[in-house]
Amino acid sequence: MSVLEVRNVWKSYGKLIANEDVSMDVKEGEIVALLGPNGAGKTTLVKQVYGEITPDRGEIRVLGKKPGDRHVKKLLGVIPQECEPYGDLSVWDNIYYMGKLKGVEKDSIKAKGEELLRELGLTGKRDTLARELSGGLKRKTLIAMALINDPKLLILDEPTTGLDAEGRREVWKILLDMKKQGRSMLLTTHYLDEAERLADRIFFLNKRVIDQGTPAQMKEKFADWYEVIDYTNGKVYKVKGEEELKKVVLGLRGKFEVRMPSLEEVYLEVIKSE
Ligand SMILES: Nc1ncnc2c1ncn2[C@@H]1O[C@H](COP(=O)(O)OP(=O)(O)OP(=O)(O)O)[C@@H](O)[C@H]1O
Repeated sequence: MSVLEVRNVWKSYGKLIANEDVSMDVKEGEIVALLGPNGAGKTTLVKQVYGEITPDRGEIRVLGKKPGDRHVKKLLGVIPQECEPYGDLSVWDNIYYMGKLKGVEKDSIKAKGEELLRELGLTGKRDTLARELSGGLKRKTLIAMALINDPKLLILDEPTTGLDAEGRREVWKILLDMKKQGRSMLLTTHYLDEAERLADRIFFLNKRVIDQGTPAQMKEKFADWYEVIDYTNGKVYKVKGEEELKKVVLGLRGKFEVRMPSLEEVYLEVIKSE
C-alpha cells in the first residue's frame, strides 16, 4: 500500500518550472530518497507533500487524502530544511508544544515524549534551552518533535546537512530504527552515501523524474563496470561486464579487490546524461 502518491505534479514559480510532471510514491514501511542537483525541485516537491504549497497541476495523496487535510497533518512528521527548534524553549517544551499543536493528548505527549528522549539520548538535555544545544542535538530534538504524534509518514528535507560524520551516523541509526518499527519516510539529500545507506528506493529528480529504482538497480543500470584493484602492484583496472571480469580476476596472482561503482559515480552518470 502507498502512503504517498504523487501523480503528474507540475509546480512553477512565475516562469520558472520547478516540478515538471513528477510522479512518485512511497510505500508503507519504505524509505524513499529524492536525489538531484541544487535547484532540482526537491524541496518544492516535499513542501507540496506536507501542504505548505499546492501543485499547479496534478494530484498528491497522503494516506489517501489531500495534503492539506487536517486529519493527514496529524499523521505526518515533518522536518523542513534549515529548521531549528525554538531556541528560548527547553528540549522538553519544544517536544511538548509540538505535541499540543498536533492535537496529541497530554498523557500521550508525556509518555511518548519520555520514550523519545530516551531513544534519542536526550534525557540529560531535557531542561536545556534549545539554543544551547549542538547542531546534532538540535537535529535530534527536531526528530523527537516530528515523532511526538507517532506519524505514519515522516518527511525529512536534508536531515543531516550541517552535521559532522558522527552526528550523521547517529541520525542514520535513528532513521533505520524507525524504519524497523514500520514507519515510512520521504527524504531529500545531497549525500549519496546517505541515500545508499538509508533508501529502499531512489528517485533522481531534475525538475522531472529522471529515473527511479533501488540503489542496486540504479547501479546496475547506469554503471556496467567494475573496478579491480590489484594489491600486488597497486594497479586499478576498469572492467566492463562479468565475462571480462572473470578473465581479469583469473589472471591475478596475489590479493585483489573487486569494487562496484558507488552511487556517487552512478549519480554523476545520470546527471551527465541529462
Ligand atoms: N519561493 C520561491 N520563489 C521563487 N523561486 C523559487 C522559490 N522556491 C524555490 N524556487 C526556485 O525553484 C527551483 C527549485 O528549488 P528547490 O528549492 O525546490 O530545489 P532543491 O532541489 O530543493 O534545491 P537544493 O538542493 O539547493 O535545496 C530553484 O530554481 C529555486 O530557485
